[in-house]
Amino acid sequence: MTTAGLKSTPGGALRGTVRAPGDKSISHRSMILGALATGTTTIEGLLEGDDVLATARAMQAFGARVEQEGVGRWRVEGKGGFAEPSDVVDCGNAGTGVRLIMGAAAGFAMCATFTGDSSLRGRPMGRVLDPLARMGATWLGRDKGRLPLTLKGGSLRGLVYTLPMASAQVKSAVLLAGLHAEGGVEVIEPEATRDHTERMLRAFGAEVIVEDKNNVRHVRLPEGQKLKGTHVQVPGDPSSAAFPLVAALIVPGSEVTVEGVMLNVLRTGLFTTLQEMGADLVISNVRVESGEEVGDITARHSQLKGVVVPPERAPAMIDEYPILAVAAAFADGPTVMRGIGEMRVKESDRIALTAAGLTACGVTVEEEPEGMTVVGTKGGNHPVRGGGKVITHGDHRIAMSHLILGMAAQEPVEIDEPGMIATSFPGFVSLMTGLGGSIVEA
Ligand SMILES: O=C(O)C1=C[C@@H](OP(=O)(O)O)[C@@H](O)[C@H](O)C1
Ligand SMILES: C=C(OP(=O)(O)O)C(=O)O
Repeated sequence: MTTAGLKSTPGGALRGTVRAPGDKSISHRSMILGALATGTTTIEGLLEGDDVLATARAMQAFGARVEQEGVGRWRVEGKGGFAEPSDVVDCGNAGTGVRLIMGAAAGFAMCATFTGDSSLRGRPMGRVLDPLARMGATWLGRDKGRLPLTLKGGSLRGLVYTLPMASAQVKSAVLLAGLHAEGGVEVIEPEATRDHTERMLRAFGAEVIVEDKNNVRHVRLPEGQKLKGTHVQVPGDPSSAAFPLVAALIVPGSEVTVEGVMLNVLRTGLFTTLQEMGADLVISNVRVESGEEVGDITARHSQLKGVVVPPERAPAMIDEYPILAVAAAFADGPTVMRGIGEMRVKESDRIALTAAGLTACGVTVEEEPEGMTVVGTKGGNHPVRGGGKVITHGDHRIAMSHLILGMAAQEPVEIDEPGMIATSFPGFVSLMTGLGGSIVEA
């Protein structure tokens, strides 16, 4: 891991064609469902980021055999259930990892103690522990269910649960616990969130019934579902593809294509928003791979205009607001982002850190409790100054977003803790420099 900071410097156009790294959400789920299933699961295109590797180690701790067979190629031998881990399970930086694994583990009569890095230990786990406790699991942990905590599962009752916040992690935890709950479970989602768990449960042989009732999604997992190992082809991650694509939009003269990007509509809110801002973003070669639509996306430098992002779009782009805020800094006029309070409980308080980072780079940002407005500097007419030293609090998306900003600003932008980028996008620096971007040690 690099300990020095990194800085990106303004330079020439970005050009080329790259492949998006494997989707992080699907990579976590392929490991967890592979371990819960009976038999062999083969995975291709797995994201070998630190978050997913922590989940792979956790699955070994719960008794599965997990082996790497080549780059992105993994084999999981599931035992049809979890065995009690003999030590503390460390999920690193991964909210998705720990929350989904706690849901899965709750189905079994055993004790498991979970922890994570300092960021994960500060994140709210009550949102998962509350429904699991209603199903009959018990836990002991720090105030408000912060990690480290110990969970004891088994003999679960079924549950009909309305999500109090738009969270695919909470939905998934309840569904995975529901695999071993009497009567099954139903999750009601007032706002639809990414549906990778539902899709993958089906691919592993489970029955999942999804109904739309007055625009509210009801996801039902009947009792007694058995999972059978399968093959998972992991599509490219739209949340990672966002970085080179936004870079191409804001660096003059650029044209970048990212191939194999997942186009699940519950993930593509950023691309829709960028198109509304006037981005020259063309999607081609659309096909279906392993039940997910994927395509190639080409971005060309564009003069963007500020927009109001519909708050109901937030779940489909929740991780992309920091990089959207960077695009917005180069737009003509303000971009208003609301209904994004969930950003405050990610790896960092992302509203606060995006606002602080952009402000340090000379951009005007108005922060609200559950939103922010970025006042665009209209590209060439009032260029973004840059020059900020950005504190990331170990947040990979804050780090990458500001490094992209530095490629289009007047002065270099520096970030601390670059090692954390490897949680979701280990090849970020080489991919961006391969396209012509300049990122060097600070
Ligand atoms: O289910 C998932 O894979 C994820 C869901 C989102 O979190 P929430 O469920 O907290 O919204 C997202 O921020 C995270 O990066 C991945
Ligand atoms: C929020 C994120 O991940 P997680 O919740 O899995 O830590 C993210 O990758 O932006």
